[in-house]
Amino acid sequence: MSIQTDSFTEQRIIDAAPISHNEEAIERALRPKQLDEYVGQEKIRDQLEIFITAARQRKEALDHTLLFGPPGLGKTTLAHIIAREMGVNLRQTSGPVLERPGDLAAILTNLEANDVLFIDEIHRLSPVVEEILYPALEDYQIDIMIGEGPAARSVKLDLQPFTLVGATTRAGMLTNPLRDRFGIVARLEFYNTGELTKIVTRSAALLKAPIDPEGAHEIAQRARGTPRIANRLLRRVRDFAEVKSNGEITKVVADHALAMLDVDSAGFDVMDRKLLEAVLFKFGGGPVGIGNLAAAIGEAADTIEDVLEPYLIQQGFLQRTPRGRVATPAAYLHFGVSAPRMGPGGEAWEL
Ligand SMILES: Nc1ncnc2c1ncn2[C@@H]1O[C@H](COP(=O)(O)OP(=O)(O)OP(=O)(O)O)[C@@H](O)[C@H]1O
Ligand SMILES: [Mg+2]
Repeated sequence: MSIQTDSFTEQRIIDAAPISHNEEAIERALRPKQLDEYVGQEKIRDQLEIFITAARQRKEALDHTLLFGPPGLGKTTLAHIIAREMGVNLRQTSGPVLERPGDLAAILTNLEANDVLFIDEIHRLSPVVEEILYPALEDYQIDIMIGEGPAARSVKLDLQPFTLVGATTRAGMLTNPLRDRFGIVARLEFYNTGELTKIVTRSAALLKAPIDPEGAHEIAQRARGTPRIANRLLRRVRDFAEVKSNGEITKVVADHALAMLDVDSAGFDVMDRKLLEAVLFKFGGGPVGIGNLAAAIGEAADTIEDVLEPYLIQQGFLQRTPRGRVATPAAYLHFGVSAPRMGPGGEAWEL
């Protein structure tokens, strides 16, 4: 039944997007506030530290910054940290919220010198709003129309210098002129287990949840490279530890709790397994086109591309080829079956 699939998807425990309003509030409490508390993404952190220090010394606004990467990797967190490290205010809005040019003009004209304007989902800005943004980004000026009909005239307004921080999960959907106006472009990567272990340990301390290093490691390993998921798994495992044990999160407790939540040793849930099993067993390992795959597992192609696939690809379980999706030997191994010696094109697998 497709309804079941839908309601299941919404509650996916390893969904990289926030799964409730309540969760966003909890996330805010766990969010690192300074650059040196921000775990991982070393290259980005090192660069930002230099750029922010330089801008502060010159008492200038930081260059416009684009943050992109899959959901839950810390884009919003980083935007707030940038404002804080710059010692300026942050105004937050999002692409879909800014419907009319006037909406953006109102925000821009209220910015103070060197403030950060954070636009989330910036790939969803409407073209008319984007038009306003170009001169604002380049010359700190906007053209607004005053009056209507024949009496209408365009007026130039000067703005305070400011920094636009844009966030997007889909950098490919930005228009070229918009992308070209960002001086700093940071691509966030999935986190490794060591980094996620640090995040889980830090969050557990903030939640006053006792945890040992192996317990933190176990949760980290199954969090799909994503801090948001790591924090969510931590909260569920904590519940389990409090009810079924003495409250301390150990490896054994984490293992039991995660098994109960149906998150396996690779951090896959039912949806991931369904996808991989379809490629492996319904389509003989691939290549299979995204449309066929979507039909086979009853998910939208978009969901597969944006939510399910990135992690499977990054972890080397799945490959995207011009002819479609292909399962790798690691995928066969995960399901306990032996992999074919050859790839789908007859080439030997590089192992
Ligand atoms: N580098 C990090 N160190 C510690 N915690 C982090 C880090 N990055 C993210 N987090 C945690 O993960 C949660 C999700 O991060 P955030 O909201 O910034 O993700 P996002 O990239 O903006 O996601 P979305 O694409 O859904 O907007 C935050 O509440 C924060 O606690
Ligand atoms: Mg965000």
